[in-house]
Amino acid sequence: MQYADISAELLERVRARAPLVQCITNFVAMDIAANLVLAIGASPAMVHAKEEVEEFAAIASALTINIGTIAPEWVEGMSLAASTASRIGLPWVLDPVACGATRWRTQVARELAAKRPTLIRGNASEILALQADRETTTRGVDSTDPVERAQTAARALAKTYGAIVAVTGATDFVTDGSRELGIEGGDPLMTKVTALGCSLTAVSGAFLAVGDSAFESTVAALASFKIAGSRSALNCPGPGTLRWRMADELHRLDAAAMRSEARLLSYA
Ligand SMILES: Nc1ncnc2c1ncn2[C@@H]1O[C@H](COP(=O)(O)OP(=O)(O)O)[C@@H](O)[C@H]1O
Ligand SMILES: Cc1ncsc1CCOP(=O)(O)O
Ligand SMILES: [Mg+2]
Repeated sequence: MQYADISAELLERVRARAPLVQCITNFVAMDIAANLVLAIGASPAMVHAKEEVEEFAAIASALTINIGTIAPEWVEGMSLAASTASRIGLPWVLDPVACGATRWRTQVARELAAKRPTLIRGNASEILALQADRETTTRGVDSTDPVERAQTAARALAKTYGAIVAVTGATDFVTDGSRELGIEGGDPLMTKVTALGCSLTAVSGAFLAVGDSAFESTVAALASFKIAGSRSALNCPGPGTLRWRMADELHRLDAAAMRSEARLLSYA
């Protein structure tokens, strides 16, 4: 089966099963990420306290961890949740927001990556900084590098941590260290809406929950955002409208659109 067909089937599974996705995310992303997880057809729960993450992980179908607005107490919850997920075989995603901006943030991202996430999803600057220290570090949450520059780093991270690595941007790139694929689409206006990347991380949890292969689930999640982003940007007056159109378009997305509108690039 082609990846577009698999993506279509995975979307139908998300809709049929409405998997419970435990999201530990930042204050900026909480609202939109929860809404976009709902729009794709899954059930989000923003649960992060160290007192309950372990118990909650046991009932969740996937976990996503995003370090956007970390503080020490949050890191404790993230660390416990990540260890629990790896121990019980729950698929989980790491979003290393602004990795490279400060030493502490980079260290936290690397400690979480060492707990073996199923998927690491970030923009190019974050993936570069997670893989190796650089002279020019990322300025913050927005990427200052093109996706192509982070491909080698993504392959290396995939091998080091045994994870799928997705680098998002103008053309997304996904690798498991040997297989790789590009996903085209979306629109530059997406960079003017904060927390879309964080929301994609949360939505990836929904696809991981229902998939047989983490690589295939990642492709499906990335494709869903590219299609919804392209559709949302049509005659769009600006970022405010795009933000909520993303919810409408993810909700409207169906298997037929996944099959016909996913623009997948094979590099092999
Ligand atoms: N220049 C662009 N053109 C088209 N789509 C984009 C562009 N930049 C980002 N996207 C899309 O926006 C979404 C969020 O990705 P990105 O902006 O890389 O994440 P982050 O918000 O974490 O930096 C992804 O679906 C990505 O494909
Ligand atoms: C602005 C901001 N500051 C800390 S987290 C955050 C949101 C980042 O969202 P994204 O990584 O999806 O752009
Ligand atoms: Mg981000």
